[in-house]
Amino acid sequence: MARFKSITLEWREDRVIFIDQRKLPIEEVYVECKTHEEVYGAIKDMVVRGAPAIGASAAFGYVLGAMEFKKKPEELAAHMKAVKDRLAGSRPTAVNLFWALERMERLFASTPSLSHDELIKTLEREAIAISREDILTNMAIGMNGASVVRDGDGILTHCNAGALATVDYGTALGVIRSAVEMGKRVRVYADETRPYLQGARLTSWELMKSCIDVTLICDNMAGWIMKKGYVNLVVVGADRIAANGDSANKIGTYSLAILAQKHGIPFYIAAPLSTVDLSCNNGEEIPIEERSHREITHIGEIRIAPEGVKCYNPAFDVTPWNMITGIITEKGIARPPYDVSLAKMFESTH
Ligand SMILES: CSC[C@H]1O[C@H](OP(=O)(O)O)[C@H](O)[C@@H]1O
Repeated sequence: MARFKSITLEWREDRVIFIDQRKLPIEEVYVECKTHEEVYGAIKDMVVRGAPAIGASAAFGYVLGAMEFKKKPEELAAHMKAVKDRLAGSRPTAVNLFWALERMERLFASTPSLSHDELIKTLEREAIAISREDILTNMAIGMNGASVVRDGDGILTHCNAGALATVDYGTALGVIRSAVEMGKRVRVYADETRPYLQGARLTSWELMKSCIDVTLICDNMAGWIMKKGYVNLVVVGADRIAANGDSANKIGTYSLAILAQKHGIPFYIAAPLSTVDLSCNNGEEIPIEERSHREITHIGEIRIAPEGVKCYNPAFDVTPWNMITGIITEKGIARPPYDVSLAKMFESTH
């Protein structure tokens, strides 16, 4: 059986192993998943998170679902639909989850005559292909995005759109990595990104490991460092981009876009075309996940708010297309009007 390994996940014959992103940066520990149900839990509980990483993880979850099947062949199709539906129910916003599962399901549907062992090998190859393609896609995004980064730029980013949010290399952090690889000296400002702290815990960890200049700030400091002139551009990731360019990303991104517009600072989204959902006309149609109140009332095991306080915890917000300078993809940088430029990028992929 095949194997695959990256910073985010490892496929090892009959299991997928994730670095437990809930424990970073304090501990580097791993979670092993041997069933599709365990992969569902790893996505839902954010052991693994980030749109492309979620998609790749679900693809391996689909393979595990096929491996679990022990009933009569005529029951396989119903079993695989249940596997897909379960994995699709893990988180609602990142469209890469559904993109990856639909790709695996199309392959399954196109191979009715395979033996069970041959089917598993075929699905396994496809899941590994999704992972390998993601890394190459992120490097292309990085190369395309580096063209808007000047030597000496201060770059503000939000949440974690890095190697840990993808299979490797990252999208927004891929742009930063590529700029550095081209010899450009950049100063990165990482929003801590309340409440889940992906910026404090993951982005600063990733960039320090890559010896990239990173300064951690609280989310409420973004406006002030823009006013001080520290920021030359904002680059963030995305979880779902509508056909008109409205983009869902981690909560707090919309506020950054308003601040960037106020200060005349370019605001870029970096994302693969697998994050673009052309069936979504605009941002109003993007489902926004709401997560547990505990993410707000606690930091780790430490309570920071009164028991029983009312909370509202939307995990994402939507930045309108007209506040986005460009959408950096593996096919180039889309510019407004996005309904035209994004559609053209899809045409060039077929
Ligand atoms: C490269 S996609 C990264 C994207 O995913 C994050 O959300 P979460 O950590 O909840 O999965 C965030 O929106 C990032 O921008």
